Amino acid sequence: MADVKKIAVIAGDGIGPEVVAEAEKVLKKTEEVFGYRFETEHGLFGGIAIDEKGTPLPEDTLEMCRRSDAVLLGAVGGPKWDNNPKELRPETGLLGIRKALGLFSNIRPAVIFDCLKDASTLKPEVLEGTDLIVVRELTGGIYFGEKLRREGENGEEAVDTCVYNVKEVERIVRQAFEIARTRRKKLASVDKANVLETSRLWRETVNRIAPDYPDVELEHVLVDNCAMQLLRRPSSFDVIVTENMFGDILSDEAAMLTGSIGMLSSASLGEGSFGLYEPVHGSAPDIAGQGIANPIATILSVALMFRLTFGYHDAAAAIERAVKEVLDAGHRTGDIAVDKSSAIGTQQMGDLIVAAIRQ
Ligand SMILES: NC(=O)C1=CN([C@@H]2O[C@H](COP(=O)(O)OP(=O)(O)OC[C@H]3O[C@@H](n4cnc5c(N)ncnc54)[C@H](O)[C@@H]3O)[C@@H](O)[C@H]2O)C=CC1
Ligand SMILES: CC(C)CC(=O)C(=O)O
Ligand SMILES: [Mg+2]
Repeated sequence: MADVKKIAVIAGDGIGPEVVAEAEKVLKKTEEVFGYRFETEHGLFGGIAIDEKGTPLPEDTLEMCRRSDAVLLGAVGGPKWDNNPKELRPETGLLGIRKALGLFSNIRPAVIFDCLKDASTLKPEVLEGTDLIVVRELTGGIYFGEKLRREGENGEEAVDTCVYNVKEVERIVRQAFEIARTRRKKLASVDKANVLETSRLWRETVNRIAPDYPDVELEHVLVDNCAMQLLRRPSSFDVIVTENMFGDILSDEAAMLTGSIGMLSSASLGEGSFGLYEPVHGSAPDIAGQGIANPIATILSVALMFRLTFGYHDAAAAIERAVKEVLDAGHRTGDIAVDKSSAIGTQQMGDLIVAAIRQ
């Protein structure tokens, strides 16, 4: 009998609980089909935790994550908390959990399902063959540097500080080289070395490490050019490695290559096998509560969990195959439907995928 794997579930706000509910159905189905065993525990996180416990990341939620093998996260945030002070913002909880669990590496694959080429705003011939991974540094940079407000010569000023040390750059870049080695052996390191000192340190570090990976073809791309090349020649990218904020922005852009941000899964990893798995999208307050969000990003995040944390490659492949089968059969949520009148809801999409999971 398989070990029981502990999964901490923190659904969060907005569409978070809606898409996580579908991912939990997928967990249950893979238990039935493959005999794997999961024990899930639920915790408050984000805006809902602020409302109920006065903090976005309650200590018991963090403890629950620490005693688990993996975390499944929905999304946090919403207009209700947008004007709160920093400590009482859902997003502060998100940054906090990543830091507290040492999850420095965020892996965001953007793979195009052939049948969804019409759903993208780009021409199908531009998208042909696109299969890339954004490897985003997740616990450093400007999101974590010192922030302050002060009185300047011209009135109130705000300061955000971007700091990276060599160790932080080295560990993420090595991981990206290793990932590239298992794929098409191409790595694009994205920075703004023509302007930023942190980017110059980033580039020097990449160049120092590169000789250890002679089999991987390395290119340095400035972030503004990368944003443009992602739309011009997306299929030429294999692995993109970049710092926290650039990775946040470029991965939302990469999402649109796949048709919708509702399709993009992610894994946040540290040194060991423990990982936090979440869709790339946010809490989508504009569609929350309507039952129309696309659950595929969260469901594909479960497949990533199976592959990267548990080594359940058979179940991961079964989930990915089920998603493809359902899409190939023409089922679409509103975000990926060309004909919006035929769109199905979150639960219907989840049920179809669950029904298609088999050995
Ligand atoms: N990891 C997280 O928890 C993240 C949280 N956020 C937070 O989420 C809130 C909303 O942020 P936005 O900038 O609007 O980004 P968002 O990703 O929530 O939404 C952007 C657009 O994409 C659509 N969308 C997102 N996910 C979808 C899905 N699964 N199916 C169909 N459509 C989907 C939304 O309806 C919206 O029009 C903010 O409070 C933000 O701070 C944003 C990004 C990540
Ligand atoms: C909400 C932010 C803190 C993070 C974000 O946008 C992301 O991780 O994609
Ligand atoms: Mg983002």
